[in-house]
Amino acid sequence: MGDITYAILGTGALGGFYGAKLQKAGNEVHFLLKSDYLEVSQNGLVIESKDGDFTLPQVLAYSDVEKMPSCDVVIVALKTTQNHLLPHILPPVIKDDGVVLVLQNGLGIEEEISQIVGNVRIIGGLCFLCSNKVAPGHIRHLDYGQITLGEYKSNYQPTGITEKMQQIAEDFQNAGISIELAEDLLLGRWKKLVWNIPYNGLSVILNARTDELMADVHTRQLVEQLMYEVALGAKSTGRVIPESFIHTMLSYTIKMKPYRTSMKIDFDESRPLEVEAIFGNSLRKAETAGVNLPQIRSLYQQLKFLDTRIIRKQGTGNREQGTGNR
Ligand SMILES: NC(=O)C1=CN([C@@H]2O[C@H](COP(=O)(O)OP(=O)(O)OC[C@H]3O[C@@H](n4cnc5c(N)ncnc54)[C@H](OP(=O)(O)O)[C@@H]3O)[C@@H](O)[C@H]2O)C=CC1
Ligand SMILES: CC(C)(CO)C(=O)C(=O)O
Repeated sequence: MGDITYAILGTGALGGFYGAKLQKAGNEVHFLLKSDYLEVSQNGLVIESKDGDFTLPQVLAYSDVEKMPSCDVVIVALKTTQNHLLPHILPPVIKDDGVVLVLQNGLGIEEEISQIVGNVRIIGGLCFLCSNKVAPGHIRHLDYGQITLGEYKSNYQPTGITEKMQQIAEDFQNAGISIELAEDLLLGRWKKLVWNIPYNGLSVILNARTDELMADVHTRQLVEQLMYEVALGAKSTGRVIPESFIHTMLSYTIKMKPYRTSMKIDFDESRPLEVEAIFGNSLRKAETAGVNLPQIRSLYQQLKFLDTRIIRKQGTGNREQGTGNR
């Protein structure tokens, strides 16, 4: 059994998948759940994966962080729309010398987390994963799975490859999860947004899968324009995304199985959208540097309209951070 203990905050499509792989490889993993708590505490987790199905009949399941032990690595795998819960649920589960590993999509989340637990190390992970939760405690892993890890330092100064990143990478690799180490977390986050901003946004607004967006000449052009605008955003924070990376993302998506993005799945299920973490924070970072990103802003405005409608229907609040009135 590995020496590092893990807590998973949010045992859904992503947290359930990676957490189960870590446990299967012999690591001690503690899973925080909400609506699936009873099912998972009684019957464990079922993972259907293109790399091989498996079940974990018994897992350490919790519905309350106060009952969890403090762990060496706390994996944040909630939707960012739930991040307002972090000041309450993060401090009880993290050891003083622990690491918070943020596996969510978006920008600036590590900065927000450093305001909550400023004394511990924070590592960000960019997950190239296609996974869905299909029933309580039942995860379907469709494709990919690689994580790019980068450590956070205040103002996103590059940290290089740290020993902590290497230790965590070793556990993940032993669990069959492919890991890449990044010297500069902020660059890694912008690169992930090159994909998420066009595809997540347009899939919702145009009601389309990735293959449909790539098959039409007009939307393909729009995707590409948005990718270049993300690169402008990155440049405004001193990070250079080479043109070749944009071409790689375009051809990667053409080869990808027809895919409904995670934001489209949330929209179809009438769940709040991760608009602020992905779009709002990117706009704000660029704006702080005096750079306007008009096409991304237009997506943001349309998504806010749709998100507000969902929230009104549900009568719940999307408490994602951000001013919400860009
Ligand atoms: N799925 C994927 O393939 C990928 C996801 N990501 C990112 O990963 C993050 C997580 O996404 P994903 O796993 O898909 O989302 P899911 O909705 O599948 O998982 C989030 C989980 O958090 C749980 N949760 C919510 N509130 C609480 C709470 N108060 N206490 C305990 N658990 C709670 C939810 O439980 P309940 O269902 O009961 O509300 C849910 O199971 C997002 O930022 C997403 O963008 C990034 C790349 C790929
Ligand atoms: C890039 C992709 C498809 C998988 O990592 C994703 O992040 C998403 O659907 O939100």
